[in-house]
Amino acid sequence: MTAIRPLVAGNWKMNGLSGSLSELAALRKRVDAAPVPQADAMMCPPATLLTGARDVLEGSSILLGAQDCHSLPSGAHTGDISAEMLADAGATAVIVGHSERRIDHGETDALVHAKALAAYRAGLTAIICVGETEAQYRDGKTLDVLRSQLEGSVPEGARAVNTVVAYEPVWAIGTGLTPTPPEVAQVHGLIRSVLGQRLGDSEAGATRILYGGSVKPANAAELLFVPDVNGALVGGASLKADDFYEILAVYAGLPG
Ligand SMILES: O=C(CO)COP(=O)(O)O
Repeated sequence: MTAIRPLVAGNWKMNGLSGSLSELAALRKRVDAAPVPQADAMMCPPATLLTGARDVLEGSSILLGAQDCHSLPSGAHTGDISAEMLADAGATAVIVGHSERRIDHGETDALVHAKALAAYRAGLTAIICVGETEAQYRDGKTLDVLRSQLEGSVPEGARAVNTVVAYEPVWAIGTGLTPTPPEVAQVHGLIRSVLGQRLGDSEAGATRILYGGSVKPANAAELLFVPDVNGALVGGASLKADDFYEILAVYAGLPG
C-alpha cells in the first residue's frame, strides 16, 4: 500500500466578508514562497466567497472546497445551493454532515448520504463528517455512534479518490479540548475498519481520514502524526493565514 497523501482543509464556517479574501491571499503567498509538497491544502470559505476565492487561488496549489450542498441538482429550493453550483463556482470538494449542520439543521445520516451522492454527481470530493457528542463520549458510546454514522452516511459507491472522512468530536470543536492521541488512534482505526467493511480494504486503506476539533499550530504535530490520521479539518485556526500555514507545515519535514 502506498502512503496516503495528507490533506489539511480549512473550514471558515459562517465567517468571512469580501475583505477576508486578503487572508486567503496571504496564505497563498506563504504557500507559494515555501510550498509543502508532502500534503494537499484546501480552503472551504462560505459560498458567497467561492468565486472570489477561486480568483485569489488561480494557479495556486491550494484547493477550493465548499461547506454544504443540497442533494438535488436544481429546482425550487429557496436559499439552497446544489453541488453543481459549487462546482461551477470553482469548488472541487464539499463538506457534508458537519455536526453544526446535523445539530443546527437536523441533518440525518440519510440526508448526509444523499448529499455525498450529490457531490459525486457533480464531480466533487465529499468530505463526510462524523463525530460523537460530549454526552456520548462520556457514556463510552463513541465507537458505536461513529459506526452507525458511517454506515448511514458513507455511500457504498464511495471511493478513496472522491471521499474523505473527517472525525470531529463535537465536544472538541471550538473548545480547545481534544481527545488524547491514543483515543484518536483508536477512533481512526475503527473508522478505517468500518470503511473496509463497506468499501473493501483497498479503498479503505487509501481513504483519507482527517481529524478535526481544536487543531492549532501548538497541537498539530501531536494530533497529525497519530496512526490512521491523514490530515486535519481546521476551523478557527483556518481564519488566520499564518496559523493555517503552520499546521500545514508540520508535514514539511516528511519525505515528499
Ligand atoms: O469544526 C471544525 C472544522 O470543521 C473544527 O473547528 P475548530 O478547529 O474551530 O475547533
